[in-house]
Amino acid sequence: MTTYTPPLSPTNYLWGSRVDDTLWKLCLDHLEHELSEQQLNTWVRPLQAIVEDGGLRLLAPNKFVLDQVREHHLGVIRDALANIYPNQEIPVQLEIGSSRATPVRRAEAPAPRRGGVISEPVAMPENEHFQSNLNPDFTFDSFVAGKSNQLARAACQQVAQNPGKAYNPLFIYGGTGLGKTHLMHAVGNQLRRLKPDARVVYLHSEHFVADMVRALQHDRIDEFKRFYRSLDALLIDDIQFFAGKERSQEEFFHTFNTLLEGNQQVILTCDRYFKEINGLEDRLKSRCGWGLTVVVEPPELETRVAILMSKAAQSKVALPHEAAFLIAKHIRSNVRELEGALRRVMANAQFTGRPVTLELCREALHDVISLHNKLITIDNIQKTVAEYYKLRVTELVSPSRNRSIARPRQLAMALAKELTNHSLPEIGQAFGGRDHTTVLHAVRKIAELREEDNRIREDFNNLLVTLSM
Ligand SMILES: Nc1ncnc2c1ncn2[C@@H]1O[C@H](COP(=O)(O)OP(=O)(O)OP(=O)(O)O)[C@@H](O)[C@H]1O
Repeated sequence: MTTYTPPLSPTNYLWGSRVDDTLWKLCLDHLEHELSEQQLNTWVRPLQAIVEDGGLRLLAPNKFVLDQVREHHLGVIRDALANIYPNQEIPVQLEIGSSRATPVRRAEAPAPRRGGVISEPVAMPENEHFQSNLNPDFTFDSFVAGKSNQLARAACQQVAQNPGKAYNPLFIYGGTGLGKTHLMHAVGNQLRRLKPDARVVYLHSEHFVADMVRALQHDRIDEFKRFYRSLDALLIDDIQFFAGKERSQEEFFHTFNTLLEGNQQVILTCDRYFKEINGLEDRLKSRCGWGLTVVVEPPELETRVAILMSKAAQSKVALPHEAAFLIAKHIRSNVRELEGALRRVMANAQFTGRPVTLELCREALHDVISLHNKLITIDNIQKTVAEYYKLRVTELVSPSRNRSIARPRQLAMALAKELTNHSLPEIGQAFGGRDHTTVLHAVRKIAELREEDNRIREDFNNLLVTLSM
């Protein structure tokens, strides 16, 4: 563990009652080595620190954050402090609150809601043709939960139940194609389900900018402002596009403030943590930090499989589990690509009139899979098969004719034929100097057994998928 030397003597600033974040910054530096970036950004960085009476008061913006920190991170924070100040015990207190002088929300009424709707469409059509731009397919029901998205999903569900109150703004960040937009729409759809006349608008940040520019050109910026400020919830996607656009940021900032002050919900997404967006105004960043920030991470294998099964079911296509597994093993980067791969498989099945099977998936995704297969070696196959059957590689290549060794050996030889470009004699050679006819026999035997023996078929498929990773 790294030890940090504080730049000032702790007693210099452990007295008095004032906001002093030097101690907290040291603590955060330390925690960077102890917690994941996600944990830090989501739970620890939103805390405000006050050094008071020789102790540290940590203010959580809401109960959700408070509970998470208390349960999972308080111990690490205390350890970090003990590390920074080994000779001094620093009491830590955790509570809900904010040290900011300006109240988060003002009590006065927000901008006019109904009456102030723009008379002609600038961003949105008139009230009676009000459009939310929400995709009805992006709901909580169609969103597959997993470890990688559970916090973001939970936060979104809370916001949908308690708009303007639970977490405002809600900031969702994460890589491309990981479900941020889907979650945002899910909140919007849920809000409209619970309250059909709720004025919810989803917009990509570029559209917001384009609307604003148009309004400026037509001298209708006041209508533009009134429209946006009349909403119950504003969902803005990909706010990284605001970077460097000063005028738009300015306008957005005012809209954003008015909405927050009127307890109207704002949800923002971004491809990175807001503090990392270059060209985004500090005051906008600081405002983002007043709510809750959650990350969506790339889904792990199980979630990828579940997403594929769910998407296939939505399309009423029977997708065998092992086929979903094969696709999920190969497409790891994001859900959009996963969907693309599934679409290719389904199209292939439709054109050829065949059901979706493991073989069909391998054919349809041949290019993606062969990229991986180039890396498959006989060595690799031997190790994987030996591990699968709990054998040693030396046993696999030994002369033993014992069935518990000979069958896995045949499987390994068949896999080597299937997955590598080695010739039969080369494979024989690698398996203890066997003759090529032995390899041929193994390949034929395994092909036969895959037809009639469920156990062998399953083993072969499992190994195939593991090796194709
Ligand atoms: N957990 C999930 N369950 C079901 N579908 C998902 C899930 N995550 C993502 N998707 C699907 O993946 C596709 C891409 O998701 P989405 O558009 O929400 O990504 P994004 O994070 O907003 O990406 P970008 O930053 O590129 O806008 C959508 O079709 C969405 O329905």
